[in-house]
Amino acid sequence: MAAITYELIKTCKQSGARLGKIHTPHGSIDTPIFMPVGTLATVKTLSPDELDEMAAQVILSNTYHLWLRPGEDIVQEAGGLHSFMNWDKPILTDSGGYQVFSLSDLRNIKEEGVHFRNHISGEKLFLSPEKAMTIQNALGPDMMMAFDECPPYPAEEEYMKASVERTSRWAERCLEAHQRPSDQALFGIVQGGEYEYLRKQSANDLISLDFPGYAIGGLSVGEPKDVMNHVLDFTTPLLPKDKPRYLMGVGSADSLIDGAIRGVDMFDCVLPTRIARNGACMTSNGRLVVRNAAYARDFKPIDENCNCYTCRNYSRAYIRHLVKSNETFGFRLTSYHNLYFLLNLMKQVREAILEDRLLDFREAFFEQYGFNSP
Ligand SMILES: C=CCOC(=O)Nc1nc2cc3[nH]c(NC)nc3cc2c(=O)[nH]1
Ligand SMILES: [Zn+2]
Repeated sequence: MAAITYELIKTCKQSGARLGKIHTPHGSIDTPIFMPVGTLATVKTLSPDELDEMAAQVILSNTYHLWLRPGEDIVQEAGGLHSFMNWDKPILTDSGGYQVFSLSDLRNIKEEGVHFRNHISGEKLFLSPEKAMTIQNALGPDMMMAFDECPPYPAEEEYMKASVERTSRWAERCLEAHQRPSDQALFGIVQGGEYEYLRKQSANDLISLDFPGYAIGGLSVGEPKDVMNHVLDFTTPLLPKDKPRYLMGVGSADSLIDGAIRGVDMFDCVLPTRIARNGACMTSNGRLVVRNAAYARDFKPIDENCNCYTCRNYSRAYIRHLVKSNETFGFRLTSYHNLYFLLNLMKQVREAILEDRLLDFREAFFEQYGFNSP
């Protein structure tokens, strides 16, 4: 019995978008979906009740970070991530180390795995496909990622070809080492950069291994948005229609809509909570940096079109005051609003797919938000 099943409900008549449900051991997920990131087993500053309240359906945690702190053994002894963090809905783990693996110059990639330095203590570390499986099997998420190389952008074609072939060999080793396939769905991660034949090769290698889900990696790593959209144009159609597709690390409003249009089902990004901690908010009229002096006497809500707890109860002036005073409550309010904004955006995307009007929705949203739609 597979750990997850994907139920295709409807494909949009205007685009490659699709409405679906992912059934997991911890409940179902409506797709396309945005997944809040909880790197260290918490979506920073927010409680599981608040995540429930804003209708978050699935959250992410990071393998690399939890391996270092507190250690996957402690999480396992707590009964796994769900009981450790008191979140009883679906959880997905990715490496979270992509910044460490692909950006740190202390990284040394070999066939057996990756040697690199602990970003906190500087001590030498080693991760392999087998080790990544052991850690994720101990953490106990419903969905977990194969150990891959996310090449830097841009990358030479020969480097990319060799990297894709190694990632495919690693994916096979992950399947071998995976101890809990019946309750933890292992996703293969498609690589290949912007080279269409390499994306085809990577997808075919992974599809032949028959994963229950497929992630699209190597994107949102500094490439222009039109390059990402172009890669998606020829990559998502390669993937099975009866399995979920997860675009890793993507989370700005325009990229979520453009990814959904190209058939992506799942997204994650630290953007909403990260910019919230800098006092920046996503609104239907564009980004609003509430810490700016302009809002000192502005008693309107962050976003007058938003129905979230923050926007129903507090003003820009009050939130600016809290953020300027470095009050934690201020960052809780901006984080709550930003996550609600993206979760609500995806709810509107799902409604637009149901009514075959996603391209119209894109045009209206881009116009109001101020994205220069091409
Ligand atoms: C246990 C091992 C699981 O491995 C992975 O999670 N691998 C992996 N993570 C990524 C994360 C990304 N974030 C962004 N932008 C913010 N782009 C990303 C791309 C990748 C990727 O290609 N691969
Ligand atoms: Zn709001």
